[in-house]
Amino acid sequence: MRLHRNLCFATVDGLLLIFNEGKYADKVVQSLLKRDKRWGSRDRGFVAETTYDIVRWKRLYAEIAEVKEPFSRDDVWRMFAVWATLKGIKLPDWKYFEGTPTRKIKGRFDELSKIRKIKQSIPDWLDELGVKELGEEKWSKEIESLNQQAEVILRVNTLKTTKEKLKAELFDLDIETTEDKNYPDALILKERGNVFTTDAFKNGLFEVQDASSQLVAPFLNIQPGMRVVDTCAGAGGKTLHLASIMENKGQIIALDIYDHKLKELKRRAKRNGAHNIEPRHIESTKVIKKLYDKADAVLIDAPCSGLGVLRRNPDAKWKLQPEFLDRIRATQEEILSTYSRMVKSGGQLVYATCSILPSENQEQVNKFLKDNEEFTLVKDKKVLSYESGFDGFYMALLKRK
Ligand SMILES: C[S@@+](CC[C@H](N)C(=O)[O-])C[C@H]1O[C@@H](n2cnc3c(N)ncnc32)[C@H](O)[C@@H]1O
Repeated sequence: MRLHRNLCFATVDGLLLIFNEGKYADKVVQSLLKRDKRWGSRDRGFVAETTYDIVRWKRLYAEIAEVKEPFSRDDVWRMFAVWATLKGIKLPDWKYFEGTPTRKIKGRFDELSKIRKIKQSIPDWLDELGVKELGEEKWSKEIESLNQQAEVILRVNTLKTTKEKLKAELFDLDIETTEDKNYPDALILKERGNVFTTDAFKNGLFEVQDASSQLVAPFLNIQPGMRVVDTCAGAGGKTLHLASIMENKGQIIALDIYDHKLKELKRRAKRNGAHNIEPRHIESTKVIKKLYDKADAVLIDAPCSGLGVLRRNPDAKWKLQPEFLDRIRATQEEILSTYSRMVKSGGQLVYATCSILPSENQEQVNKFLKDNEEFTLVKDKKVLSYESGFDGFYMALLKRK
């Protein structure tokens, strides 16, 4: 691979914004990609993937390069040189790379790789927490898996097409996909690519959604015609899946505390041809109380640490704080206890997170079941990334007597 000056400059500019100014990696990458209209898909891919890679390996690369935060521009170039060296990319004779100690970089990599928190490039507290919650062996495997780059996975919108038809339509555009029998609506891209510019996407034939996330809506066991409440709907990834399963029959009430997310959901629902979704902004507790005992099924896709989706969101490793985790666990407990009251007698509830921590998952459910005897656990599923090959997730199906 040959390094191109303007692409490397863009990457370094982006990294400075992410590392020193706390900007979100996805937003920074989005704006970097608009920088030069002449960039082709390979150039854009380089900028996006290199930025994410260096964010993912920030601690490891900083230790190898012997630089400390806040990083100067030269420091970031040194981290860039570490990235290129470890990838086996030949460094051009630019002044930023003068005197790069290629051999020393490889030696330091081997030496530092013996320490998990540095090898896996995570803060000390996160390594301690992972061990406490999952044990040494599972945590080592899980964090290694969470540091892999995520595949691009589509969920076929069965309201508009079938998997076979969509697969053929994408194939005609040179987008090859594979299937996995455990995820009936998923198509996995063989090569990363921007699928958002295709007509198939614009016409609502699919959404981009990780395979593990695609397990949640079917877990709720719903039928067309039911009344379902999606209590933490956000921009509607799972709401849209619920709508497809329900074949547009029945009612889905989509709640969230952020109206702007529900507005995005509305736009996506229109594109998907999903007509049975009613977004309701939670402005006060009245919105919730009105729904007590009214739902056949309730989905609580709870706010969480997001530790199961680090593949997609590597900068969360640096943004998360232990105090946030304490607050989010309290919110989860509160949400589970309040929103479960929307389930009518004989109805069902799914509590789900994209976390791999038992303290956000089964421990929350166990605590809830202890205090709410009218609910029983039907089943739960702990999806670890190293076992599934996809994001880490948790889901529990409860039934109200
Ligand atoms: C894991 S995200 C949901 C993702 C979404 N279900 C999807 O599949 O795309 C959690 C959502 O909970 C919302 N949220 C946070 N606190 C809430 C609360 N007290 N009540 C309802 N929603 C809340 C957040 O705004 C966020 O959209």
